[in-house]
Amino acid sequence: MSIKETLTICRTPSPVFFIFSQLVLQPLSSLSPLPSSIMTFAVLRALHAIIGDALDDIERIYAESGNSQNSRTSTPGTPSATSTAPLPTHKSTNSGQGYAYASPPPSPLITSYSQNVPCSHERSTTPTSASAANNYPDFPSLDLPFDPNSPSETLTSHPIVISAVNRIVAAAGQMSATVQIPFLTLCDAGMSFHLPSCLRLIEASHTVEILREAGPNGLHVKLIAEKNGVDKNKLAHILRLLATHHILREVSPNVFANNRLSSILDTGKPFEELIRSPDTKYNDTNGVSAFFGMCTDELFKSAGFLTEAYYLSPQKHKNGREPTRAPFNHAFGCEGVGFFGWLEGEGIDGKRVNGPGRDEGFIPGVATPGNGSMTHRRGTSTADMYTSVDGIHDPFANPNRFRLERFGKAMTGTASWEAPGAVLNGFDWQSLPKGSIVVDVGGGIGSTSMLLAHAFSERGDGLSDEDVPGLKFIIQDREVVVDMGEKAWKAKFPDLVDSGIARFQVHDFFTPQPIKNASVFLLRVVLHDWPDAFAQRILLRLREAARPDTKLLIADFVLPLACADNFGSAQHEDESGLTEIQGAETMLALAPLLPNLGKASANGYWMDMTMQCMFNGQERTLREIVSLAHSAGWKVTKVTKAPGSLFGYIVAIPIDIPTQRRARAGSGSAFFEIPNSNYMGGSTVDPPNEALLDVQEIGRASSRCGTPTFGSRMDLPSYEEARARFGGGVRGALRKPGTVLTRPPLKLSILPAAGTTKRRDRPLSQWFPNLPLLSHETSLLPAHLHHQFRSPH
Ligand SMILES: C[S@@+](CC[C@H](N)C(=O)[O-])C[C@H]1O[C@@H](n2cnc3c(N)ncnc32)[C@H](O)[C@@H]1O
Repeated sequence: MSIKETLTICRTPSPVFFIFSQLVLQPLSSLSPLPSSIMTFAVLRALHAIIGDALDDIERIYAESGNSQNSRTSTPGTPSATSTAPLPTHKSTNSGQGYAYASPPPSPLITSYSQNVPCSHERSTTPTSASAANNYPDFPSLDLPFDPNSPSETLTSHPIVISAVNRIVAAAGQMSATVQIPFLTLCDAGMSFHLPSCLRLIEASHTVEILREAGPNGLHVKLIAEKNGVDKNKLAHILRLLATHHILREVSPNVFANNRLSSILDTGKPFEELIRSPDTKYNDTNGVSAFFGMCTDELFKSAGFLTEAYYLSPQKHKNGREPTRAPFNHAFGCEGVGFFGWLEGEGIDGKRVNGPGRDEGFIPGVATPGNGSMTHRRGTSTADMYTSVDGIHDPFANPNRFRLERFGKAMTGTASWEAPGAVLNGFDWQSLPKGSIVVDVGGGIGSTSMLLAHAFSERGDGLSDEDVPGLKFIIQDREVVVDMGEKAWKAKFPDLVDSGIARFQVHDFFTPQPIKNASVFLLRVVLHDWPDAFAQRILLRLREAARPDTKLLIADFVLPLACADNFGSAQHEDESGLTEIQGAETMLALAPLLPNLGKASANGYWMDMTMQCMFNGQERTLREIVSLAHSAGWKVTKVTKAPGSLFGYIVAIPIDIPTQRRARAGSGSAFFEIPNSNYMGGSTVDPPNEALLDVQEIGRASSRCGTPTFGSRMDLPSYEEARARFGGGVRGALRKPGTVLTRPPLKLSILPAAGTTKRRDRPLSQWFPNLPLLSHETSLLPAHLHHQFRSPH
C-alpha cells in the first residue's frame, strides 16, 4: 500500500497536519529525505498539531468513560482529526464562542485551562481539573503518587490512549530536539548518566519510602538525611536533579515529596523494616524497585564499557560475538564468566572462573572486589562481603547473593513489557488440529504455556468449549528450571499435569530436538539472549525436527528502523520476502514524526543495548529476524503486535535449509556450516562458528542455578488473575466502582480490523485509533474468550 493510501485510511488530517502532509507526501512516498524547502516552522507546527490531536483523543476517551450527561457540551464544529465520536469543545474565554478542538490548540486554550489548573508552583495535591468539574476522570497527575487502581490510571491502558500517548512522546521529543540548542541537547545525552546514578541512590537508601511516610507535603532534606544517612547537602542536589526531570517534586525550598514517577519505586514497606532487613527489601513486592535497582547498578556500569569491548580492545570482533566477552565482562573484570555465573558468585575476588584466562585483548574495567563486584548492601565493606544470610562470616557464601536475588525479583517487575494476553492473539491457535503439540522451547517455568493451556486445552472440567483445539504442551528447559516449573505446576494446576495436557522435559536447545511431531515450536524471549551464531543453532535444531506443517513462533521485540523501510518500493526490488509477511510494517508513523516513533519506542532500543552489554545478545529488526530464520531454514510469514508495543509474535514455516556444506561429523545432526550468504541485502548473520559454539562457552553463558534471563516470566499467574486483569479491562473497572485490580489491566491485543483478514493491508492501523482494532468476526480467539478480550468500544 502506498503511503498516500495509508494516510487516507489512517485519519482525516487536521488542517496543519494536512498542509504538512501535502508538502511532504510526494517526497516521502519516494522515500527521499525531506526537502530542505520544508520550513522548520512547518515541521514544528505539524508536531504541535499531532500533540493537540492526540490530547483530543485522550480526553475523549476519559470523557466517554465518565457520565456523559455531565461531560462537556459538544458544539458542532470541525471534526477532530481522529474522532469517531463528537469531540468536547473548548469555549473561548473572550468571545464565548465554541470551537472544536483544533490543531494546533489555539492559545485561548491556555487561558481557559488556567482558570481551573493552578501553575505548577502553586499546585496543591488535590486534583482540581476541568475534568473533575465535569465528572469524568482526569488524566493521572504527575504530582500525585501512582495509583494503579484509580480509573485515571486504568484508562491509560486503553488502546486509543496508548496510541495517543506514543504520538505525544514522539512529537514532544522531536520538538525538543529541534528547538533546543544542540550543545545542550548533547549535554542531555552525554551527561544523563547522572540520572541512573541518582536514581540508584534514592532506591538503595530507601528515600522513596521515607517520602511516602512523610506524605504529600514532603520532608525537608535535613530530615531525610537524618534517616538515610546521606549528607544533606549532597542529597539536596541529588533530589533536585531528579525533581528537575520530574522524578520527585521539590514542593518548597529543600522540601521533597514523591510524585507519580518516583512512587513506582516504592516497595510499600515501612522504612524501619527496610533498615532492619535490607536484604529482603524486594520480597513480596511487584519487583519494580528491584528492576530499577538492577538497571542503575550492574546494567548501568556495564554500559560504560561498550567502547572498551567493541572498539578499543584488540579482540573487539570476538568481544562482540561471544556471550562471555560482553561489555559487562570488561566492566566487572570477569572475562569468561557469564552474567548469571557471576551473579552466582563466579569470577569475583579470585573465585573460580571457568573461562579462558585473560588475554591481551581484554581490557578489564573494574578488577577489584571492593568496587564493581562488591555485594550490594548498606554499609558493606570488603570484610563483610562474604557474610551469609544469618550474619555469619562465610568465605564460601556468594558475595553477589543480594544481586542474584534482586535479579529474580526484577524480572517479575518487567511483567508490563508484554501483556500476558498477547500470546493468545499472537498465533492462530484455533486453526491447529485437535491434540496438536506445542513445544515451549526454553519455556522457563511455563508461564506462557499455562496461559495457552487454559485457553486452548480440553480440561475435562466443563469449562472449555467444544471448539477448543485441545492442545498439549511440552515445556523444555534446563534441569534446574524444569524442577522449579514442575513444582509450581503441580502446586497450582495438578489437573493439567496429571491429565498429560502439559509436561516438562529437560532439554538443552543447542542439542538435537527430541520432539519430532510438534505443531508449534514456541521461542519466547529466548533468541534475544544469544548472539546470532548461537541463535542460529537453536533455530537449526528446531528445523531439523520440524515436519512440513510445523510452525515456529518467535516472541521477541521487533525493532523498527529509524527510517522508513524500503521493502516493496519500486526502487528496491524485494528479494527478502518482507512484502509477503503479513503484518510487516514499513514504518510506525508518518512524517514529520520519525518512522519508528522516536522517543516513544525507546524502550525496545534500551532493551537491545542491555542485551548487548550483558550477553552480546540483542533485540532484532524484522530484517534481522527474517535473515536469521532464513539462515536456519525458516521463512517468516506473519508478525502480530499488541497496540503501542514493539513486542511481536513472529510466525515462520519450514523451508529448505540453505546451502548444506557439511553435516557436523559424528553429531548425528544436520547442523550445517552456512556460507556467508547475504539473504537480505544487509544480513549480519554469519556462518555458525563451531569454535564459538563450543559446549563450554554455552555452559558458561547459560544460567546455571535456575536464574531467569531477561524477559522471563518469573511467576506463574493463575489464569483467573490474568483473566480478571484483562477481562475486567478498562470499562469493567469503571463500570464497577470499587473493583480492585491488583495490577493495571492487561493491554488489549490488536486484531485485524473488521472486514479484513490481512493485517498488513492496514500497516499503520495500530497507530491510528479511529480504526476499529478488534472485531469478534475476525478474532483469532475461541468463542469462549471473546467476551474477555473484546474491544472496549
Ligand atoms: C528469557 S528466558 C525465557 C523463558 C520463557 N520462554 C518465558 O517466556 O518466560 C530464557 C530461558 O532459556 C533457558 N535456557 C538458557 N539456556 C538454555 C539451554 N541451553 N537449553 C534450554 N534452555 C535454556 C533459561 O533457563 C530460561 O528459562
